[in-house]
Amino acid sequence: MSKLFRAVILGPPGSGKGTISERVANSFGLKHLSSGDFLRENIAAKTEAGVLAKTYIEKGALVPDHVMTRLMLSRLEEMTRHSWLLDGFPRTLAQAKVLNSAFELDVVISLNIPLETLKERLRHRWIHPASGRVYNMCFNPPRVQGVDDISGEPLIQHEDDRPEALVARLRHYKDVAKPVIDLYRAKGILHMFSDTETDRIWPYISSLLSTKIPTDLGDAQRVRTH
Ligand SMILES: Nc1ncnc2c1ncn2[C@@H]1O[C@H](COP(=O)(O)OP(=O)(O)OP(=O)(O)O)[C@@H](O)[C@H]1O
Ligand SMILES: Nc1nc2c(ncn2[C@@H]2O[C@H](COP(=O)(O)OP(=O)(O)O)[C@@H](O)[C@H]2O)c(=O)[nH]1
Repeated sequence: MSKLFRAVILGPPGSGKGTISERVANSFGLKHLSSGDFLRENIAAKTEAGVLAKTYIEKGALVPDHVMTRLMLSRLEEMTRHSWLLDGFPRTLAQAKVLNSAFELDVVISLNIPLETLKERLRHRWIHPASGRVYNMCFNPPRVQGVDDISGEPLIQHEDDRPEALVARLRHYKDVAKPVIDLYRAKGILHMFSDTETDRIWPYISSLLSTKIPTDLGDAQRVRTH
């Protein structure tokens, strides 16, 4: 069977993980698994993990590591025949250690975006909860304000995307993410990207992945759209 490709994208809230993950999925045919979207699916489906996770998310807390790792690894076990990009997981060192014991990662992308840029982006972020599709009134606005382009359903804003909520989230993110970033740097698979614009970062990520993703990924998986 052709070699599969496993990657993770790390970054603080608003750094562009979802935006870049969608471009990676479209350009390279990797499956994009977002922990936030997967949690929302489980919450909507009222699964046991979803019901439990909801109680933490509503308090603005992280979902406990053992719940998160069990949920994500069982989903990854269903994807063993696919190359994938994880977004939002692992978020803690404990999660990273469990993931590393189950899968060998090829690339970890870490986005390093200035605080003021994050604040500005999140102020204008609108989301279609059911699909996780992300919009921005300045960067990629929906065709009709407040309405998802595909479903026509209403868009929402995350309560904790407000600037005053963001500083605390960012401080917590930095504390929790640092050991994860250090771990993957020590493994020699970390690639850091810093800029204020996704469109300036994207060419570098795209060329990095072009060199790393096996050419025999298989036509079905490797759909080059540009
Ligand atoms: N890997 C994880 N470990 C623990 N909790 C998680 C994890 N991923 C998501 N969550 C929980 O789900 C919530 C929603 O996740 P999601 O990724 O959509 O948004 P976020 O992390 O708050 O911000 P952003 O998407 O802007 O980075 C998080 O705030 C957190 O409570
Ligand atoms: N102005 C601007 N907004 C961006 C850029 N990249 C992403 N965004 C928007 O910023 C917000 C955060 O991006 P998102 O991909 O959700 O980041 P995540 O929280 O790391 O997943 C969303 O509204 C995006 O549409 C950019 O380069 N410039």
